[in-house]
Amino acid sequence: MTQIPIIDLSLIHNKDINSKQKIGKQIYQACHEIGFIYIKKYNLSSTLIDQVFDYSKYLFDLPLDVKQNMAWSDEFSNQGYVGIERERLNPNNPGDLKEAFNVVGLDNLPTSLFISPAIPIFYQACSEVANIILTAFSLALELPEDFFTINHNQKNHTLRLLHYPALQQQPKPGQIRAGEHSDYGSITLLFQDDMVGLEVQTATKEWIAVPKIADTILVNTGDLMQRWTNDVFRSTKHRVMIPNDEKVKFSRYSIAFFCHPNQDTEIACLESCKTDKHPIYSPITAGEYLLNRLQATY
Ligand SMILES: O=C(O)CCC(=O)C(=O)O
Ligand SMILES: [Fe+2]
Repeated sequence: MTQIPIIDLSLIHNKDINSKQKIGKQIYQACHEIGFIYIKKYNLSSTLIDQVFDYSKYLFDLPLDVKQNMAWSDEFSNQGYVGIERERLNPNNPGDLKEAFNVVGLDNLPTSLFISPAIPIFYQACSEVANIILTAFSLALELPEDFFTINHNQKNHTLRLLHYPALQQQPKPGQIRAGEHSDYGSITLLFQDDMVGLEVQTATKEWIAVPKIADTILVNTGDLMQRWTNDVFRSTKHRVMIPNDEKVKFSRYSIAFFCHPNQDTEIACLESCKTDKHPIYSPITAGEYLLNRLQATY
C-alpha cells in the first residue's frame, strides 16, 4: 500500500455483520500496511474543530512571557507550553521549528489563562470518536468489541495544539518543523489546516505527502499499538517539512489528540497476533512506557 486509504467509520453502526466485518478488514489492512488512515463520517462538528483552531491561534499569538508562564515542566504532568526548538522529535537533529500546548485530561486545566469552553467539549468529542475507532480496531483483531475501549476508559489522552511559525530565519542543518518520529501511544487523531508539510514513510521507505482531505481526520497507530499487536500493526514514521514554496511565509496549525491506554493497562502481545511469531516485546504497563518515551525527547 503506497497510499493512505479513506475509511467510512459509519459502517460500524450498521447492524449487519458484513458491514462490521468489512470495516474490520479495512482497518486491519490499513494498519498492517501503512499505519495511517483517513477517517470519514465521524461524529464531530466542523464548527467545533474551527473553534479549537481559532483558540489555538489566540493562544500562540500571546506574548512569549505569558506562554512561558504556562511552560511544560515535567514528563509527569506533561502539561503546558513547549517553546520553539524545545522538543526534538528526532533526537539526532536540531530542535523542532514548532511550539505546542499540551492539555492532559480535563481535571487540571491551567487557571492562569482563558481556556476556551470549546477545549473540554472537543476533548470529550475526540475521546468518543477515538472509542469508535478503537471498537473497529477490536473487530480488526478479533477481540471482544469493547476490549480497547475498556482499556482506555480513564481518558489519559493528550490534546496537543501545534503551531509551526512562518520561517523567520535560515533553518539549521537538518532542522525541520517536526523531526521524523513515530507516536508513542495507541492511536492518534490529527486535524490539519491547508498548509502542507506532513509526510509519512511507507514500508518501502519512501516519504509521501499527506495533505488535508476535507471532512476527514487522519488517524495513525502509535508505538504502543505496534507493541500490543506484535508488529502486526505498524507505527509509521512521519515528519513535518518546511514548505519549499510561498507557504513558508505562513504559519501552519494542527491539532493532535494522542490516545493512551490506562496507566496500569499491561501491554502484552495480543492472542490473535501470536500466530506468526512469538511475542517480540516483553510486557510493560502503558504508564511506564509513556514516561520512558517522554524522558527521551525533552
Ligand atoms: O503537525 C502535524 O501534522 C503532525 C504532528 C505530529 O506528528 C506530532 O505532534 O506527533
Ligand atoms: Fe506524530
